[in-house]
Amino acid sequence: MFLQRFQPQSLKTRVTLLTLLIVVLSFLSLASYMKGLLREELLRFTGEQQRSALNLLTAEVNHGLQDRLDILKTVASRVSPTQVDDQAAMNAFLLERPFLAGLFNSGAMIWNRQGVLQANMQFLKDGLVANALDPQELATVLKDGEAVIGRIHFHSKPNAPAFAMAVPIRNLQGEVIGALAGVIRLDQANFLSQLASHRYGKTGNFFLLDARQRLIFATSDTPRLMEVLPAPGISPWIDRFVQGFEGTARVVNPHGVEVLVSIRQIPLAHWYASVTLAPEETFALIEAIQPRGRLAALVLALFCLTLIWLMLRRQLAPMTAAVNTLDGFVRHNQPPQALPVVRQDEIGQLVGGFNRLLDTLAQQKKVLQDSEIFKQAVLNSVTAEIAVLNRNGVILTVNDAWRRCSQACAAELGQSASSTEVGANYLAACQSVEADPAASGTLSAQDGIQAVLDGRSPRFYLEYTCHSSQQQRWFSMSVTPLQGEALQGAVVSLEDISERIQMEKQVRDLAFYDPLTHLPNRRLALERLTQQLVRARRAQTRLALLFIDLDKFKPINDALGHEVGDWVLHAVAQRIQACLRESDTAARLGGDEFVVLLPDLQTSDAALAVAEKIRAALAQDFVTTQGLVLSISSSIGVALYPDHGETEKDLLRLGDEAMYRAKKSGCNAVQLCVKPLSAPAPEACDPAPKSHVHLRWKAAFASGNPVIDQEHETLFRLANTLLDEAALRRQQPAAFEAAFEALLAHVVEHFAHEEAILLAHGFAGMADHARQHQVLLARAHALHLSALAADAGDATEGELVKFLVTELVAGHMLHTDSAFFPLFATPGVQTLAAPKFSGI
Ligand SMILES: Nc1nc2c(ncn2[C@@H]2O[C@H](COP(=O)(O)OP(=O)(O)OP(=O)(O)O)[C@@H](O)[C@H]2O)c(=O)[nH]1
Repeated sequence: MFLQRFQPQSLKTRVTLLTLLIVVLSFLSLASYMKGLLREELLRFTGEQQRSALNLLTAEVNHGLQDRLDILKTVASRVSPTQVDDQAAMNAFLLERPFLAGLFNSGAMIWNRQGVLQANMQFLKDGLVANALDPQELATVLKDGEAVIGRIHFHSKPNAPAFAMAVPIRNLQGEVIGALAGVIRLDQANFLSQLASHRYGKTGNFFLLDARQRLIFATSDTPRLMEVLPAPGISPWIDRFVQGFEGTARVVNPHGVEVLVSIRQIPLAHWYASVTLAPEETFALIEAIQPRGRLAALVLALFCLTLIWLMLRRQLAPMTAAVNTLDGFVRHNQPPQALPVVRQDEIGQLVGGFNRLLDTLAQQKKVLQDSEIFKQAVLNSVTAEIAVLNRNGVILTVNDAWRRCSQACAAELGQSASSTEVGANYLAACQSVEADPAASGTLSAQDGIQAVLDGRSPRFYLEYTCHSSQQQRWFSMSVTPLQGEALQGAVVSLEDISERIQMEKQVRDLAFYDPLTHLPNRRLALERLTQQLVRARRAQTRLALLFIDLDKFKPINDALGHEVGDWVLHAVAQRIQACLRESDTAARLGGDEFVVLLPDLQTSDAALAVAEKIRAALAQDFVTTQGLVLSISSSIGVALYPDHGETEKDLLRLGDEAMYRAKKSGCNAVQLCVKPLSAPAPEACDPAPKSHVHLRWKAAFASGNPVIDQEHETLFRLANTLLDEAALRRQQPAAFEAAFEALLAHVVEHFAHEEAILLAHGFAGMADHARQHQVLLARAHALHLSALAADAGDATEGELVKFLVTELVAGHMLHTDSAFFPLFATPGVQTLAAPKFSGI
């Protein structure tokens, strides 16, 4: 249970263990310090005890020696000076004093003044007494009159140590006349035996040593009796003892055992006494209390541990409660609330700080929610459908327009809306997006979005179709990068541009198609003629122009009304188209005039065959729904490039002439152009341009928008026509006026188209651009009015032409218009950076 609740990372556990460690370390340090202190004190105390015991010992030995010397002196004073040389008297003298045997266990002796032994009383009968005193020691007694305690002798017979004590015998004048000595055998009971029979403590011993011989002659450590200590110079401390040191020291004895030794000198006999004790015995007290001390420390540590644990648990209880409360919020998915502050301590401050943090977070969340509401309101306020993608293309958020549109589109196409909902990957959904064929060359939706997400493209724009069985729809897709710190991705904006596309289509139809027959009108016919001529020149192929005029159409109109006339014109157009290939062009020039262009022809006969086919088709009766049978026919003139003419104008003129001849021949006929035998008249056949200044179109002038570029090319062509007509304006003022009108009309129309396209693409400089259009047009009108004035001369007309060609067309188109070229630039295709008007 405890182990289960034991958490090593818990603050309580760590503080408890740390405190326990500190306590244990403190105990160990204190124990170590106290142990050292105790050891020192015990050594000092034991030393003092040793010295006290030693004092008693030395006092006792001294007393024993002094007593014996005093008794010897008393006995010596009783010796009659006259009898010293009398051996019998001296032996009797000693026999009369048996008490000496109690003091000197071996025997007693008397020498005369000459050192001759006079009496020798042996108490042990061992024959040792006579040799107990050295001659030098005897001489010292006899010559110096001093009492002597002799050296310890180790006798071989008997095998026993012994020493003698001698005092001088004096006469009445105080002169030394002999010596009296007593001998003590140490192996027999004597006054020192008592000493050797006692030990000091359990391991301690008493020692008596002869300093002169370094000999232990009495000790309780029996094995060391008669041991000779090492010679001088081997053991410094023994040398110090021998030299008279008194006190206590901790030393290692000659047997390598550490002992605590106390020394005291016995000067009377050149002896010293010592008491030794093993330090272990001194420290036995410490060793004895150590286990109990350890146990007490352990109990104390456990007690501390428990107390600290309980104290921490109590102190940290508010924090644990706060953590559990927070945990509860998380587990039950509740918003965190302010926690109660129980105490004003550090934990209270921590909880207070946390509560303040919660307040700040709540405020930030509110701001974030407001910001989210604001963002969503902004997103929902726009009509475009907007989605925000993350860097993987997953939809993060969408506006209402997106939601509505994706549901409507899905319902219309019978698909699931989930592929464009939040959480879906939009890149996958884009697989089915079909780019508008008119915008060929752009990236696919998937690749374009991926390029923006990868940072390879700063923007992506695409127009695509979303046609269903009910309706045809076009959308624009604009993708811009989103480069926030936390969020990286892209914003996709979809717009329904069906209205614009259809309007553009209508404008294009109105500009280029005949509303009655739905055939290309004169303008488009002339453009196609120009294009096909260019192609025919490049490919060196033939191009045929069929100029068709209906015969006897006016009477139908007059008799049956314009409605029937219109129906006939429409039916004629269908019959002409039915006779043509897909690559051929049929156009209505106006009224009952049609033109057909037949490219890639091998021979003129092929053109005549098609013309004949058309003629035959139109010669068939037309039956209206009311049952009226209408009979018309057609006159067809055929002109060929390069056989008959090389320019549009020549071919049209020659076709018209051939058609005229067909009419002249009786109508319902086909006439091939007849090439004049003589050199052609300059106005009819000269293909060379009338002006020496012309504009030349280059591919690099293209903006990338097909409508704008097509209209720009037309502007170039019309400007060239104006230049040609300007050169002949004196001879043909009406033609010049027509060329001016045609150019200005196209400019007005083109400006309107261009502005509509730029507006749809969100061109930033739109307002300025439109203003420049207005300024140019106003200037053109002003110059034209000046040129029309009766007194205006060539100079004004020249200025008008120059303005129209160089400023209105070339200048504006190649310089001002280049500002919007990047809008239509496709990746990999370089836009016109600095167009050069090199063609003029
Ligand atoms: N219904 C109708 N009539 C038109 C239209 N445009 C021109 N017309 C008429 O077409 C007729 C063309 O005149 P013409 O070319 O002289 O008629 P035509 O009878 O065919 O004479 P030829 O060409 O000499 O045979 C005129 O009466 C115009 O009013 C149109 O859009 N609808």
